[in-house]
Amino acid sequence: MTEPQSPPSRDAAPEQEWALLADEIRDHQFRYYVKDSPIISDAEFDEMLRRLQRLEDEHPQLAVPDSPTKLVGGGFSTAFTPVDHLERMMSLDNVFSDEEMREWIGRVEAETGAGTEFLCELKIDGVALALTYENGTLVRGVTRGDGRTGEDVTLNARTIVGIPHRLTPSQDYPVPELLEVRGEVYFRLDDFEKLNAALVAEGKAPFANPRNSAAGSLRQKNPQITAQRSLHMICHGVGALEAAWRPSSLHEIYLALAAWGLPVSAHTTQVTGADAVLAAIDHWGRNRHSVEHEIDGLVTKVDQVALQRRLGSTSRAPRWAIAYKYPPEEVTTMLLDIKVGVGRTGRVTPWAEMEPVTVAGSTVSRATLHNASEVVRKGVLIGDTVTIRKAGDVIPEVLGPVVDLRDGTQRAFVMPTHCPECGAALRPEKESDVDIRCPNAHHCPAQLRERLFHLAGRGAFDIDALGYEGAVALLSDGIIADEGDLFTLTADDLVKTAFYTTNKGELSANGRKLLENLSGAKDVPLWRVLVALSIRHVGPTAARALAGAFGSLDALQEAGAEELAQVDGIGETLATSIRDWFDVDWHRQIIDKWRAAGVSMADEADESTPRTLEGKTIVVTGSLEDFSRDGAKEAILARGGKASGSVSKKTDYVVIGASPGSKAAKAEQLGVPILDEDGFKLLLETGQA
Ligand SMILES: NC(=O)c1ccc[n+]([C@@H]2O[C@H](COP(=O)([O-])OP(=O)(O)OC[C@H]3O[C@@H](n4cnc5c(N)ncnc54)[C@H](O)[C@@H]3O)[C@@H](O)[C@H]2O)c1
Ligand SMILES: [Zn+2]
Repeated sequence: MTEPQSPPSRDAAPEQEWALLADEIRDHQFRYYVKDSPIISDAEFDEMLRRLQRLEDEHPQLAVPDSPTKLVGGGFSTAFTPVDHLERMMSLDNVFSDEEMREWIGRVEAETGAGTEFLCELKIDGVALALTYENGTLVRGVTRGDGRTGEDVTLNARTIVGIPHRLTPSQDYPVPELLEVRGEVYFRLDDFEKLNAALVAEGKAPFANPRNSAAGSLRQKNPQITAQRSLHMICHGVGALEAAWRPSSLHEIYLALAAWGLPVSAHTTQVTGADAVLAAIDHWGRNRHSVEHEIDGLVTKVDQVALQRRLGSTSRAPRWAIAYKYPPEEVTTMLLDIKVGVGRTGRVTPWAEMEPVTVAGSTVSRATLHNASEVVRKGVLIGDTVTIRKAGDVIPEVLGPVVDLRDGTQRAFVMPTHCPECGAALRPEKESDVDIRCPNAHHCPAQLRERLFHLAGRGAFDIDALGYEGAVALLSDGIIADEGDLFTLTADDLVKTAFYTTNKGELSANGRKLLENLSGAKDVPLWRVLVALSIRHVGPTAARALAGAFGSLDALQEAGAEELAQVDGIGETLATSIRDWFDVDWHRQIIDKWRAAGVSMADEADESTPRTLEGKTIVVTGSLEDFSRDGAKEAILARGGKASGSVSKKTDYVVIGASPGSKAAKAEQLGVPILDEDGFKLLLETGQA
């Protein structure tokens, strides 16, 4: 985050407040549009612009023609050759709430009548570009600039993936003599990450976010460099057009563009009425991440060209289109420090400690940086302002540094050589590993704590009364030496730690609950015991496969690496990891102790369940009434079927419950049979839909 500018005092003349704010905005526009390296987030910028707009609404004399609220792209001219657009390139007006959206539709329909057709389009978070085709040949690529004049980036535009140098002739739509087509150039998120890593490796400044990297690459002086960067483009409008054919609607224009071989969005829909528009806004708000580019909103446009003409435009934006902006997923904040944590398998992971910042509805102050080389790849320094991204429920991620805000006090992260918790010398397990580990697996306090916390989790023993603090207390008060001692814990043991004790020194309610939880956990199915053991790479899916194939821990322990690798979904890496695990003495002692304490180490073979689903792959999405998520999975596995998390051509059935995600759409697209809950029950019973 930048130094907050002190707000002008309340009684400052509005003129003065306006002038200060306008200057500040122009400075940010210059950094953003000309240097491709903003120092604040788009959300912060938008807020400033709205503040300026409010001032102008309250004091109309301030709304001068060259106000930043009235210009497109800040109105800068730059280093590339200036070229006039054949027709002006506009920006878009914004709304930020359903209410504002309804108001806008109300205003439009007052002019155009109820039942007006709208196109709902994804707002691609990229950079605008105009391409000119003369008699079907690409002759020019020009940035938006101030809307009248842009920069000639023709050589770079030619390198955009999927942009035809010649238009494909079409029977329905004769290739026009002149076509000026507009679209958005963008970078895919993973391409962005690769690009930043390459820039850092060359000693160059990385970009703060994907959008800036697209703008920076499009405005590269050397087109050979642009060509290496896999820029993509999606067309979303037409400017000048000289053709035998006159389109009457925007959707017809898109059909023509597609016929000529230009990339258009596959996600545009035609709707009428505010409810349908808001439904599209809601849908894409929830499915923002099922598209390959970043989306910062949904654009609603009047479809009929005649109605567009009737509505006209302001100095900066058409009146027939509006952008509904989604809450930002990218913000900037200060990277205070990079610390390292030790995981349950000893892996040492650097993580970012940041000034707390709100993004996507939650406060973020930490993000994993995965490993030391990832820190280098991202090019972030301790003390940097960084862009962070939090996509919905996904864990937050550091994108890159805001290099222009460096003041020389930033320093590079140095990976520690010794475990911060037990002091053991860190090393990679194998020479080729990127990860380094603490080798003190049995006794390292961090690893013990993490393993205990993990085995208490839902997918393992599900011990509610054993949380993080409980794990710390049991270990640091010496109640248990390792997880092997867990199931023989008694009330007498627990009163020795304050955590499970009342003020009077008696066993607390939480302590009683722990004992109950432990005795209940002795009967969990085998796969959950396997998850609880913290064998590297053995998560719930692998554990289920192993339990299904071997049925008991003894049988599993006896199996050779080859036999293990043959189990569906296991493979060599896992097989080796499992064998290595059993070779360690203290690992086997944990099993012995648990077994002696009465933990079940085998699944009862249930002959009563017919194997109706042998060889069938089933995906369950959304919530079912009579099955929990795990319950549905278990029902499938028990009948010999495969429960998968993603829909593909190999999926036999997709079961859809309440509020399903994008998997339902995917199933429809691929033509995979779709079942409701009743259909699912029938399938379980009979193996038939
Ligand atoms: N962080 C900063 O310092 C800073 C400074 C200046 C501007 N900005 C950001 O730049 C943006 C403002 O730029 P803007 O004028 O391009 O406005 P905008 O982002 O509000 O949207 C207008 C643009 O959206 C693009 N677009 C994407 N998908 C589209 C579609 N389907 N149909 C039509 N157009 C589509 C077009 O290129 C159009 O020009 C804002 O997001 C603002 O936050 C940030
Ligand atoms: Zn350690």
